[in-house]
Amino acid sequence: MSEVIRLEKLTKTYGRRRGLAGLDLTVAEGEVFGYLGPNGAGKSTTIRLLLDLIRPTDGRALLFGTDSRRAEARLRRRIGYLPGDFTVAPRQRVEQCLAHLAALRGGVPRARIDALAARLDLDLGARVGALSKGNRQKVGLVQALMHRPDLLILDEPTSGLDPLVQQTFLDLIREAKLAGQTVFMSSHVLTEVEAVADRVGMIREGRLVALDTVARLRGRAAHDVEITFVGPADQAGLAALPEVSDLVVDGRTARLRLSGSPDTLIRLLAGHRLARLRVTEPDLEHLFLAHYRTDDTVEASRA
Ligand SMILES: Nc1ncnc2c1ncn2[C@@H]1O[C@H](COP(=O)(O)OP(=O)(O)OP(=O)(O)O)[C@@H](O)[C@H]1O
Repeated sequence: MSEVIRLEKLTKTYGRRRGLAGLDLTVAEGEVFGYLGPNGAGKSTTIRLLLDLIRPTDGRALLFGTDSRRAEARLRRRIGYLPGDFTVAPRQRVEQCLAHLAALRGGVPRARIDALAARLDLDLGARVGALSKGNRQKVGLVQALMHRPDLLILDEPTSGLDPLVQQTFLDLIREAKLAGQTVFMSSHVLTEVEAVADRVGMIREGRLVALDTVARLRGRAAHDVEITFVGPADQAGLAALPEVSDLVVDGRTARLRLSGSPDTLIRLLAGHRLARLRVTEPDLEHLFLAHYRTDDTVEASRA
């Protein structure tokens, strides 16, 4: 499988400030890559370097095997880009704005624009200036997706979208993947991208501190479980289960961490009457960092 994105020792300094420090990363064709990091980590800097909107201090970014600094219009048309701060002329109507952008991308069937707008519940007749932040973001998504680009580069695509529209967005990304498109999307939080991403990388202070497949991450996930028994808590039974750790019993309530299959726990609980059972989804973000935060990366990010 060929590489759609390749970053080699990509570095950007802003005066004395470090935006990105020697980043190496590749994204394969057809892959959905989630690019995570807190505010100011360097996500937008990476994306702007990729698109040649800014120039690297050192290293290089390759798109479809071509240095992004030498990418011509033909190659750029293969990309759909949603900037973090998507803005357009406020007086235009949404459909005029999209028609203009479609022409720049070599033409897009009107039916495609209508279909995307309908799915995202975007009013094509509205004036751009009168749109809420979430609706403006929808315009940004339509213009990034409409020409079915080989590569989608999306900077915080779900920002401002309500939960229902976020789900529609995730469906659109799944469809893009099925069609063989490659997706590079940034986010603050893992939970937003883990539903669709094949792989996730996390940057902090301009350095990659973690990188793995979502499947491996999920396999390592533990659940927090809280059980309230009707009778006395079965502390001994719970403590004997190999999947159970961090067991704390407080009266009739037991709190524990469950790793791997819930099977033996369920069998044990089937022999008791329960007042309440609560299972909390793992905090993948925490797990991700806990697993990867080696002394090396900590030292590196301090350097
Ligand atoms: N034009 C600029 N001039 C000076 N410093 C900049 C500039 N652009 C970015 N930086 C700095 O580079 C670092 C990385 O910023 P970047 O915008 O890439 O982060 P980000 O991960 O996209 O954050 P956010 O989630 O807040 O958008 C920050 O410390 C930021 O202040």
